[in-house]
Amino acid sequence: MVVIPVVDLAAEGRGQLLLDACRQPGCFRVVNHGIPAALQAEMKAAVRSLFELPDDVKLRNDHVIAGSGYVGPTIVNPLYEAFGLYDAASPADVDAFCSCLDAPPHLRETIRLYASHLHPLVANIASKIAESLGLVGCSFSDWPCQFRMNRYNFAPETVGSSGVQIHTDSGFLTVLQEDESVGGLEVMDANGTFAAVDPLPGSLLVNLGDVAKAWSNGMLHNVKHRVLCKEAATRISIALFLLAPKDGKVEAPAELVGSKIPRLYRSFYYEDYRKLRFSSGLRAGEALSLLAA
Ligand SMILES: O=C(O)CCC(=O)C(=O)O
Ligand SMILES: [Fe+2]
Repeated sequence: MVVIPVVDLAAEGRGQLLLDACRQPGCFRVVNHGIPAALQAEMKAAVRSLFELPDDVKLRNDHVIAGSGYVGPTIVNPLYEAFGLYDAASPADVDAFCSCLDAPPHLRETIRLYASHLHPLVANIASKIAESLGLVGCSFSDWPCQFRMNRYNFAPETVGSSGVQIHTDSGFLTVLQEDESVGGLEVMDANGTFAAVDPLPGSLLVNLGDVAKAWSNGMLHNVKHRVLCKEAATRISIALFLLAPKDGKVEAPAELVGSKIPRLYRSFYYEDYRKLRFSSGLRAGEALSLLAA
């Protein structure tokens, strides 16, 4: 069984708890995160209504970087579809996303407000992680972010089948607003066993991704996860991915590299890594080994 640690963002001195969680299982919950429950509910309703749009409109949500736009059901993930917004840290990009879908003003305002709350939160969590590694003064606020709004079209005949394939997230970290009533997310523990992650009201789930592993020189764990169809109900989740440095390469800071822990990975541009994951089909962190130093 995986115990998902809970980190209180309003409490001081949680560095060790945070670091332990980032090492294993590579995910944790945050409470006192400052995102109003009402805004989360409004955002969920907004996402639900975007998914009611006709397919030709959904497809206007184009890819800015590989796979960052609308993804419809595929052979591998037939029950899954997602909107994507790159870069969620840019108000102009948030507006462009809303405009391409002709989102009415109230939806536009909700998405804007949600992005403006979530972006500082992901950057703040990343800074706390850096501090827990002994790095002071790291700022993540100019790192690009991607929204992904997921809908799982679960039906009675799909119970027991896959909602989304086993994967790691490719970026540094992900803050996930789970569906508060429809479960299905599972994370892999240190023994390679999947365990169900049930939503905890008032909390958000944070997953570490491949960039966190590379950037920390292997100290942080990129958690493998998947979604299963557990019940015949539409499931909505909203992820905000903090990806990687804006212009520079992903590279472990000198403080995390030493004679005892040699550099594990060559430095790389995140977008190249993202393309490598797509072209190799290695979606569960294995593509990092192609960048071994
Ligand atoms: O829907 C979920 O609970 C997980 C979504 C996810 O893993 C993702 O968007 O990368
Ligand atoms: Fe994921």
